[in-house]
Amino acid sequence: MDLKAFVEVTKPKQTLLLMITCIMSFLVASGFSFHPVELIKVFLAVSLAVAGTTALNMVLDRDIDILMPRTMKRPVPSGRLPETVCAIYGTLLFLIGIAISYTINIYVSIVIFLGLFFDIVIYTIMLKRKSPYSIVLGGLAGAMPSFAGWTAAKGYFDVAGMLISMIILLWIPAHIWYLSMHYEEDYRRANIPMLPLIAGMERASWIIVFSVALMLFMVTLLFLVLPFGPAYFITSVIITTYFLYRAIVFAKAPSRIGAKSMYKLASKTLGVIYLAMVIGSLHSF
Ligand code: HEM
Ligand SMILES: CC(C)=CCC/C(C)=C/CC/C(C)=C/COP(=O)(O)OP(=O)(O)O
Repeated sequence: MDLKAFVEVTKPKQTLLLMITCIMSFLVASGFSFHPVELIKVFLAVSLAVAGTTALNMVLDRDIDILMPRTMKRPVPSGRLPETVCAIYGTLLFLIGIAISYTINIYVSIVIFLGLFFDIVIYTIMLKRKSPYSIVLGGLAGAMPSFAGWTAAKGYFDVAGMLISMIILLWIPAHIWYLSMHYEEDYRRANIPMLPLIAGMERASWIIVFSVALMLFMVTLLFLVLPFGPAYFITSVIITTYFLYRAIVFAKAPSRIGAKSMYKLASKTLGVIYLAMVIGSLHSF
């Protein structure tokens, strides 16, 4: 068993961007006045829970991951990490994360538990292998780290935190459906009915355009609802409008090759929006 496998099953790049949304939300919600220990507790609670959830997803998906060239070399399908070890590892990480969240406030624990529920029960077990719209509900899992960061700072649930997390929900169709266009053969071989495989690339691309247009609306609404400075508004509107423009150009002539760069652009777009939130909440901007 190589120790690298224990890192790989936590999908470091995905967990990193999820944690960027979490910490940025915490910073904005706290108005940058927080005790460093609080920030460390939020980071540990959410990152351990996300890593544990992802490891559990890897165990449950081992039978389909072994069928896809994109995922067959992963630790569990390739046998580098026994599934029981990965299951115990994932459960332990999640339980430590939840325990730490309990020292922050109960609302954070609820949000983290919802993350596990939407990822493992709703998405991985119930929908991923059956519904072309699996990521719409499953996407709620992806919005939970951001909502957890916000709730940790606020100490209660509020609409602003939900609006910020909504941006991620509207971003997920671009994140996954462009990827599934690029890896269409993989998903067909594993019999995973992602929307582009069922409705075709063109129709799925226009649905993504619609979700990115809603994202642009949400980014603007946040400017009206939250005390963000003009730096947030200008940066986030420019990057989201550019992404919308690229999504429209792609939808007019979708291609598997082009889908990969759209997938990569999606991650960059979300990262910049969250960065804009932090800059925009520094009162001097
Ligand atoms: C239902 C929700 C989600 C699903 C089904 C999903 C699925 C995926 C898949 C299939 C990959 C490719 C992994 C690989 O090929 O190894 C991926 C990578 C990634 N995901 Fe997600 N994801 C979801 C939510 C999110 C969210 C909410 C974020 C961040 C806020 C995120 C960030 C990333 C990043 C940064 C990568 C790596 C991108 C790269 O390789 O450049 N994902 N995700
Ligand atoms: C607070 C908390 C615990 C939140 C959970 C956040 C989280 C792990 C979100 C990711 C969502 C997800 C379903 C990814 C797996 O996709 P996939 O199985 O389709 O990806 P793959 O094909 O690459 O395995």
